[in-house]
Amino acid sequence: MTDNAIEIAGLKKTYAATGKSPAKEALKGIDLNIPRGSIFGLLGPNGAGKSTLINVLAGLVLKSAGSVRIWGFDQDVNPRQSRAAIGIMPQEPNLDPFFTPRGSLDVQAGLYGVPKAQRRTDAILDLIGLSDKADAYARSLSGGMRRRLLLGKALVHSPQILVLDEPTAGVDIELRNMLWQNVRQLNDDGMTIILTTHYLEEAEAMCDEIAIINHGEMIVRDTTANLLGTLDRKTLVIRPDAEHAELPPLPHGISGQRRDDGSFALTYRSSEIPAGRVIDAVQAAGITIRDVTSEQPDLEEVFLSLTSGR
Ligand SMILES: Nc1ncnc2c1ncn2[C@@H]1O[C@H](COP(=O)(O)OP(=O)(O)OP(=O)(O)O)[C@@H](O)[C@H]1O
Repeated sequence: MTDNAIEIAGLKKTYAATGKSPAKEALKGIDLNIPRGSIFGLLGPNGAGKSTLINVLAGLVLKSAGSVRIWGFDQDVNPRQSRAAIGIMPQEPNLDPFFTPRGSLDVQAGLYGVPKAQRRTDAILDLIGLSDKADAYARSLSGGMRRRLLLGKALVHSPQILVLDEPTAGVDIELRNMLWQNVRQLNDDGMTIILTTHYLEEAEAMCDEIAIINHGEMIVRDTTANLLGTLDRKTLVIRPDAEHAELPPLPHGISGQRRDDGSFALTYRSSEIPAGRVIDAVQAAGITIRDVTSEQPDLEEVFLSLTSGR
């Protein structure tokens, strides 16, 4: 018995050429094991291949090469068992407007062959906070409620693995917090969670381990703690009181740039230099500080730092 929820080896996907668009190699040989019980983040920019990978796991896209085992079941040998082990919350709310949340969950449970006596419809409605909307038409649900219903649909067959594809893209803070609460609770109850996101902050807060893919290749896979350790470059943006103040001399380890708006962007490694020393360096030059903001490295910078020097 393996300790991995997912085992992917040599996975390739090439979309066939159509009309004017040439063939597209979306996955170029991915090897990836995802441990059972983890919250695993799959990161990458638009077009990196994340959705393709998830759709292969879901059995919605046919792989071109490689092998995929889900909860120990080879997708090609035991397609039914491997499909039953995974639930997917897709990016887009593709809900039938004439179904109620209860109806949608029932239809989905039927599709997965869950016997009526084993259905957990009320518990799921409760988890996703839609008990009071159980019998309202989907078209009358808010965007946030539809997203929650998608999560509920992914859970009807009690999968061991839950995949969330960009669950918080474009959602408000309240819904995001609720989704994260749900995810943590499911994980505490033993479910393996895989999520894709553009947001490094989100991955940092939620995930035990992270894989970053770009152009169909895996650039890095590590624990979140290790990965962030390599990304400790921070920038403080300091606005001096005097409009035309010049950038002061800076101690070793802090590099600075005067921006067009007169502010100083000061970059340093936060593991080596405390923010206070950066501020002190400016004040020591006799400059009065009006305002300070900090900028975290974004995913693009993460890619740059990971790919340069490789
Ligand atoms: N059905 C398809 N036919 C042809 N090419 C496709 C198809 N689906 C995706 N692609 C291409 O494959 C590449 C990977 O796309 P994919 O949707 O997997 O990326 P992604 O990382 O999920 O991006 P996003 O975050 O925008 O969803 C892209 O270049 C995309 O244009």
